Amino acid sequence: MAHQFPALTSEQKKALSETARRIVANGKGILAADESVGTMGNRLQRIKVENTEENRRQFRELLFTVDSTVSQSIGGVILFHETLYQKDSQGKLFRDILKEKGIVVGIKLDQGVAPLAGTNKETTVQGLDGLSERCAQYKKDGADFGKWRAVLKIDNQCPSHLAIQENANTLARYASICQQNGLVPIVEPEVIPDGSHDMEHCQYVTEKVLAAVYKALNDHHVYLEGTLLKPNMVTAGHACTKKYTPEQVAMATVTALHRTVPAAVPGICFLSGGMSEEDATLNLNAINLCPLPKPWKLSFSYGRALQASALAAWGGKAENKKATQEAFMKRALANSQAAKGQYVHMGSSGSASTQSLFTASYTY
Ligand SMILES: O=P(O)(O)OC[C@@]1(O)O[C@H](CO)[C@@H](O)[C@@H]1O
Repeated sequence: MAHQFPALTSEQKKALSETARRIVANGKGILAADESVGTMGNRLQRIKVENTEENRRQFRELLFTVDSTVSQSIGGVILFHETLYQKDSQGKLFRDILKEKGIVVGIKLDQGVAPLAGTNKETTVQGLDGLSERCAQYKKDGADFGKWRAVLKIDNQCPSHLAIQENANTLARYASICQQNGLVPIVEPEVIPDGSHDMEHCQYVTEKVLAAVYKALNDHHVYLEGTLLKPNMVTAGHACTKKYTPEQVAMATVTALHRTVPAAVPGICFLSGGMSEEDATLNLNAINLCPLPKPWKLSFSYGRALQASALAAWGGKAENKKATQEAFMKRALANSQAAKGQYVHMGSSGSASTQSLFTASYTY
C-alpha cells in the first residue's frame, strides 16, 4: 500500500504546500501570461501589432516591471517557455524581476491538444513524454509551479466518458511528475463555454469532470496540499439566451466545487474563459461572498481578464507605457479585492473592461 512506497518525503511535501499556499495568500492570485506564440499572435492581431518575439517581449516587460505593490495582488505568474528565458531592456531576466518582487514563477507544461479519434472532435493533451526532464530543468531555471490545461466541451455526446477519463488521467500523471520535481502542479480541466447550454447543464458537466479529476489524482498518489485547481466558473454557454446574475453563477460554482474538490486543496484559481474583465471580477467577488462552506482560497488565474485592457492601452507603442501599466494594475487590484469578497464596482469602467473576450473553440 501507499505507506510502503511513499511518493514524496515530508520535506518535499512541506515545500510544495508552502509554495501553493504562498501563491494564493491574502487575496493573491495568478497572472496567466503563458500564451503560446500562436495564442499571443491572436491577442496581438486584435490590436494590430505584429507577432514578433520582440513585441511579445516588450508587452510582457510592461506587465512584469510594474510597481512592486503588484505583489500584494499577484502571487504567481505563469510563463511560456520563451518568456522564462527573456530579459528586460536592461538585460535582467524576467524571472529574476518577478522573484525580487516576491512573485512565484510558473511555467506552462502542456504542449497543446491532439484529437481523440472516434469522438465528436474531442481532445487529449500532449506533453507527457520527457516531462520529468523538462520539469527538472525548469526547476533549475527558477520555476516553482507548472500548468497543464485540458479542454472539455459541452456538445452532442460531449464530454464523452473517454474524454473525461483520458484528460483526468493525463492531468494526474502530469501532477505526479511535477511534484516529483518540486513543482506545484496547477490542475486545469477547462469546460469551455462554447454552446447554447444553460448554467445547470454546465454545473452537471463540471461536477462530473472534477469528480473524475480528483479520483485520478488520488489514484496517482498526488499530494493535494501541494496542488492548485484552475477550473472554469459554472456559467451558461456563450450562445445561451438565458442570463444569470453573478450570485447565481457563484452559487452554482461553489456548489459544484463543494461536491467534488477536497478541502485539502489550498486554492482554487479560476480561469477567465472569455468573460469580460469586469464580469470575471464580479463573478469572483460573488463567489467569495457565497454563503456555502468554502474550505479553499477562491482566487484567480486570469489570462485575458487581466490583460485585455492593458493590451488595448498599449497598442504596440512605447509611449503608452504608463497607461498600459495602470490598466494592468487596476485589474490586478480589482481581482485581489474580489478574491477577498471586497470588490466594489465603480460603474465607469473603460470599454475594454466590459467587452466579451470569448474565443470560439479555444482548444489551443
Ligand atoms: O481563459 P483565460 O483566463 O484567458 O486563460 C486561461 C489559460 O489557461 O488559457 C490560456 C490558453 O492555454 C492560457 O494562456 C491561460 O493560462
